[in-house]
Amino acid sequence: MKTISILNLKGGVAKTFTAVNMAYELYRRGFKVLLIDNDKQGNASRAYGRYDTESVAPITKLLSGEWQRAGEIIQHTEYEGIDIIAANLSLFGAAWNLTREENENQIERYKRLTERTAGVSNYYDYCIIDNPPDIGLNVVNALAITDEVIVPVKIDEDALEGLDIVAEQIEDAKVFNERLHLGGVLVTSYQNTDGEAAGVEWLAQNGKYKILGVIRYSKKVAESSFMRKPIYEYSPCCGAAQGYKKFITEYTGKAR
Ligand SMILES: Nc1ncnc2c1ncn2[C@@H]1O[C@H](COP(=O)(O)OP(=O)(O)OP(=O)(O)O)[C@@H](O)[C@H]1O
Repeated sequence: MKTISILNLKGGVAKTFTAVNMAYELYRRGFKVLLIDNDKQGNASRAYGRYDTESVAPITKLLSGEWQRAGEIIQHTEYEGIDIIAANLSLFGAAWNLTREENENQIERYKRLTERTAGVSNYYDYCIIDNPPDIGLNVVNALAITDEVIVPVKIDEDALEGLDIVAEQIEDAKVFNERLHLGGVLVTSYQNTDGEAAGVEWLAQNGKYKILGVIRYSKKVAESSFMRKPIYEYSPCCGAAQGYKKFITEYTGKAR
């Protein structure tokens, strides 16, 4: 199983939309995918119909120690091949409690997900983790099980500075996970303005960050989110759907 964290400390750059649609594009190619919603907003859980306001969310139970094994709280979705560990606002409390725990072994607090997801790797080809726009202990836990980080980037004046910050966080997190590395950036909501074109050109010339793909802005995205459908299922011909299709074809080497 390859574990990919979708991460950017900036909000609203399409982290969740990328996690949701990467999972779907991988599924379309026949891969088995585990989606971990690590964001208390729970939007990835909503997208796959597994958002529950009534009870403590599965990701919260794993991080708090209420549940010891991920295998028992993974939920199927309507797509046979996409399973999910769902989130909701209860994750806020779990992340906060982790910071306050008195624990002689500090590293243990970073490794909760490592221990509790260890048994599931044989069942999936990919694990995609949707992260919030901050580095709390729940994100540190996610980085501890991540092989590769993909950074969605909306090109604007401070996007590139934000990228350097993510790269630094990844370097720091390597202390407890030496497999962890930055896979590259995915340009999102691209409208081909002069500013955006210059930003992409700069990124390409600079060479520090690999550009994994460019996803076009599409009006269909808001509709697909409202309808709780992956973009390719809702509007396969729109620019955003075609963008994720091309990105995953190139990423996996498997066309569909
Ligand atoms: N290609 C696109 N075209 C048009 N709108 C898009 C596209 N990608 C994402 N969006 C929209 O941008 C907004 C932000 O997307 P999303 O919620 O995925 O970002 P995020 O980085 O996960 O946000 P947060 O930091 O709050 O978790 C959403 O309204 C989403 O529908």
